[in-house]
Amino acid sequence: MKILVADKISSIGVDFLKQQEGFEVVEAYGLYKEDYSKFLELAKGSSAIIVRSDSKVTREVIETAAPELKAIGRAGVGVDNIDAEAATDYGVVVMNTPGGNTIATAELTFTHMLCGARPVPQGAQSMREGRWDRKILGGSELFKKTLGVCGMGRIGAEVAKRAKAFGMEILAYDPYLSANKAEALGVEAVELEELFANSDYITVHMPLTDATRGMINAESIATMKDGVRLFNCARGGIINEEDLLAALESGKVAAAGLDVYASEPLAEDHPFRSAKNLNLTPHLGASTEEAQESVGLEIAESVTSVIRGGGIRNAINMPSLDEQTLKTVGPYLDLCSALGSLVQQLALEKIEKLKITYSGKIVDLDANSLTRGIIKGFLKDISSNANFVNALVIMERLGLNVDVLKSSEETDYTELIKVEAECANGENVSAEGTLIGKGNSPRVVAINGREVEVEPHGCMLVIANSDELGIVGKIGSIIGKDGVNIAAMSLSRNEVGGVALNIASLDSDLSDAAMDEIKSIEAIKQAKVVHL
Ligand SMILES: NC(=O)C1=CN([C@@H]2O[C@H](COP(=O)(O)OP(=O)(O)OC[C@H]3O[C@@H](n4cnc5c(N)ncnc54)[C@H](O)[C@@H]3O)[C@@H](O)[C@H]2O)C=CC1
Ligand SMILES: O=C(O)C(=O)COP(=O)(O)O
Repeated sequence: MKILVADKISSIGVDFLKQQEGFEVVEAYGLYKEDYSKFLELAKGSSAIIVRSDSKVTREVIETAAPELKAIGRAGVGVDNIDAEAATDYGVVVMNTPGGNTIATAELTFTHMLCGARPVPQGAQSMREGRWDRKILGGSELFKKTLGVCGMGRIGAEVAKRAKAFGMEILAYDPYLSANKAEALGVEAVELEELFANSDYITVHMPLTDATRGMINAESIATMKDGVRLFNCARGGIINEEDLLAALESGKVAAAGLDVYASEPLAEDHPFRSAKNLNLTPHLGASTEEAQESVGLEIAESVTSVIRGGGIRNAINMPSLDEQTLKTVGPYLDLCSALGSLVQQLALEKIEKLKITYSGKIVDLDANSLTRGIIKGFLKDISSNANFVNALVIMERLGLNVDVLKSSEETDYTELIKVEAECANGENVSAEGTLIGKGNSPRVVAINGREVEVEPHGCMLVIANSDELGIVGKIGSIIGKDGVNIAAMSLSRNEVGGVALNIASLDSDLSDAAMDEIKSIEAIKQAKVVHL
């Protein structure tokens, strides 16, 4: 299996990959930018692609690597260089390593803040140039100043902690910041306008989204204090670059520090390079030994696990199935897939909607993973590449709604999953299942509301017939004549002489002739072989 490492990650991560049996590790640092067609050639047939922020994993790259591509690993946080939508379409898991570079980036942000307060880079430069500029290189203190933090996530919180130690007051703007977390961090949660109006220093720690792009621009800068200092170690584009240049020029912004840019690498002749009171670093936030070792090894482990069919950590396009979740949810996944497939195969009419009901102790589990398992089974015979990652997207594309319900109603089982398909003709098809015994063995316990007990695997003949004498015998002899062994049979009926449901688990498939013969029996209302 080919693992394409497109950007330089720590050797610890690369060595981990190289030690894996069956892995062919291809290191192609810088190739994306240097020779794109050669990069595409290498991407072909890769099981995984690992990047930092330099290479882009576009739809074209994903299409080229598909169908072998299983995972895209980002050794870092920001995934804006990865087309996650395309990855989802192709059923490819996208994972990152949140946390591993938090401290490194918080420390770099703080370095920028300190350099925005005291002109250390300018002092160092003047010393190199043989000058002694102590009269023109004065600064100010962080102590007792107000710091506005936009985006109080991992990095924002670490910056805030450090700022408190420097005696700063902290205002935080983050629509997802809970009052509890704000209190625990000792910060005051405010609206953006308030943060802009009252901060001496403003630092941004958010992803670049439609909401954050250009959040700091000429208009918002005008509402800030004169002499405000601005910092961006998150993503280029959150601060409008032209507007920042103008505000530095006018002195409205006293100093600024940037690690990231709207377009990277920053053009050689970019006006930022000669702007006054502006400190620039070339996207170094995560570039510490510690951070790189941490994210490099973590992504190598995560990618390996996905390729080997193990736990899925920090996936951004599906719920993560870490080892612990996999352990609890895992036993249900086969059952879920079987129930989904069963209703799809039993429905004679076009299905318009799926309704999934979880009852009993299963309601405490991660329903999203179970639902994906059901849909994956449902799509088995509809879409050849359906998997956990793209199951929901495919349903949406097919225009099929999925309703998920967690029910507190008591059932005969400690846990029960019911999958119901609503068909165009108004008829519903349903299958219910549970796990039984110490081995957590999956069982289908009802079909169309009729009690059965069937192990859901292999070939199953499902027959609905009017409850008459000798039908089972007739069916049995046709199956026997066809040379097929019946492994188990489950019989049920709603009332004597009513409608009976017979399910025969078969060791192999029935011939068309045998099926025709079974269907020709007068009492048979419906007969279908399903494959699970
Ligand atoms: N310069 C560098 O080398 C590095 C840059 N980064 C970047 O730093 C940023 C933050 O990273 P983390 O703290 O790890 O991420 P995080 O996900 O922990 O934090 C992001 C925070 O932004 C908040 N947020 C989202 N939309 C917002 C909006 N419209 N307004 C205000 N807040 C909003 C979220 O609620 C969240 O709390 C990311 O963009 C990441 O890519 C991360 C590591 C290294
Ligand atoms: O993790 C992030 O979001 C970063 O921006 C770090 O980027 P890098 O891995 O240093 O190219």
